[in-house]
This record gives sequence, structure tokens and C-alpha cells, in this order.
Amino acid sequence: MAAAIELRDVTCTFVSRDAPQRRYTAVEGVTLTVAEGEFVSVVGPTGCGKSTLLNVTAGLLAPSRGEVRIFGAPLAGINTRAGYMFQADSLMPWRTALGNVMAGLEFRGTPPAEARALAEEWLRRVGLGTFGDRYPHQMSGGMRKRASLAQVLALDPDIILMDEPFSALDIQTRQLMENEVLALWQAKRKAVLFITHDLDEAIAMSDRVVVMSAGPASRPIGEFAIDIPRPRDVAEVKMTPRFLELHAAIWGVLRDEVLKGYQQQLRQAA
Ligand SMILES: Nc1ncnc2c1ncn2[C@@H]1O[C@H](COP(=O)(O)OP(=O)(O)OP(=O)(O)O)[C@@H](O)[C@H]1O
Repeated sequence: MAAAIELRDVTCTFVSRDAPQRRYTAVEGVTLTVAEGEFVSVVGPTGCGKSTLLNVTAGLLAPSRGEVRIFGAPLAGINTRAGYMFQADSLMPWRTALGNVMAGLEFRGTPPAEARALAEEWLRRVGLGTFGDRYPHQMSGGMRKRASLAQVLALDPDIILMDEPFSALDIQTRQLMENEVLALWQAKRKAVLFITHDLDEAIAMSDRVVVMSAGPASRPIGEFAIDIPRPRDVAEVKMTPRFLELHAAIWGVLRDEVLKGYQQQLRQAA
């Protein structure tokens, strides 16, 4: 069976707009797969190209070299089988929660009555059943994240791409959301590519954690299967001996890269 996502030897080089002779290779020779139904997290130091890999998978950015295959077919243009949840809110401020969830469905041509019923159903599933008429500015950060999640899941994508979706939330709301995402994922088993700075979050959520090296020319330098049984409670698994073992092993690979990434940022800022 073809992988849901397959990046083959992907390199992304950016050309500076101000000085076209200046180039920056963000990621180089990245090979990465996510199987159907698998939850894979990518961790790495700041600026190592995690978002770049997600943008390549979403079809928002064409790699300078290499290939992206989605369920075995080469990706050309936008990845229509993927839903994308960003770090920033993706809600339209002039639409209610219900209107926001309906928007993607309507855009895809779902008849209005069906779009409304589906949007209401998804708002219920993410715990916003009675908040459909709220505008984004009338919702808390956690509620906005829930609405964004409903927006993505209502489209029933085969692949879910998440770029630090919960980093702006307080720790309790974050744990609630992580558990909810796991429960929803467990029911539907989509392929998930999850980007995070937070190693605890990556281990608690994933089937596999991929560690990227510091940039430039970042690439995966470690891959760890997370053999902690499911269903998991993200707060509880963090106290298990296996979690601590995995954390120590992955941190052993990640630590030096985080230090290198930090030094590089200091050099760039100087
Ligand atoms: N469009 C672009 N033009 C030029 N450089 C870019 C562009 N997009 C990203 N970069 C550079 O590529 C590198 C990787 O960026 P990216 O956002 O993918 O990293 P990241 O690992 O997601 O970072 P963070 O963890 O801080 O969110 C960075 O050095 C960034 O400045």
C-alpha cells in the first residue's frame, strides 16, 4: 500500500528577494513517509525547516529538488487530500463559528443545507455545539482552536497537517485539546503530520517522532517509534517509565541540534 505522504529526497532552497545571488537551503535531501492512519511528529530546533516541509506537503511550496507523493501519486499543485491547521487562527473574523466551519464546505460545492448540518455536527463534536453563533472575537483561544479543528475535520481530509496548532494555548487547555485531537484521530485514523517544538507533546501524541537537524540544509537525523499503548491521556502518559525512556533517548539526539540552532540565531541577530 502506498504511503499517505512520501517526501523523496526533498530540498528547498530560498532565494533572497533583495539579493537574488544569496540563497538559503532550508532543508536538503529529506526523505520522510507517513503511512495511512499514522500519526507522525517532526521536532527540531527553531528555523530548521519544519514549516517548510509542511508547506511542501500541502502543495503550497514546490521543492527545489525531489518529489512529493500523496497516496502514491506525484503531487502537482495544492494537495486536495490534505487539511491544514496553522499556528495562527484561520477563522474569518466576519463569520460566526458556524459560518466559518461552513465556509470550506460551501467552497467545495456542498449544498448549503448539507453544509450547515455537517458544520453543526462538527461543532458539537469539538464541544462548541451551543456556540455556533459566536464570532471569533467572542471566543477564547481554546474555543477558536476548536472551531479551526472543526473547520479542518468537517472537510474529511485523508491527511491532516498541523503546524504547532496548540502552541498559543495555556497548558491545561492545550492538554484538553491534545486529548480531543487524539480521540477524534483514533476514531477516524487519518494520516497526520504534526509539527511541534514540544518534545513532550510529540511523544504523547505520535506513533513516530522524527528529529530534524539544525539548519541550514536540515534533514532528519533520528526516528523513534513511540510504542506507548493507546488510547492515551497526554497528561498521564508523561508519567510512565516508557515515556521517560523515550524522552531521554530523543532528547539525546535533539539537544545538540537545539544548541546549534540557538547559536545560529544569535549569529544571525549579531
Ligand atoms: N519564503 C522564504 N524565503 C526565504 N527564506 C525562507 C522562506 N521560508 C522559510 N525561510 C527560511 O527557511 C528556514 C526554515 O524556515 P521554517 O519556517 O520552515 O522553519 P521552522 O523549523 O518551521 O521554524 P520555527 O520552528 O521557528 O517555526 C528559516 O531559516 C527561514 O528563515
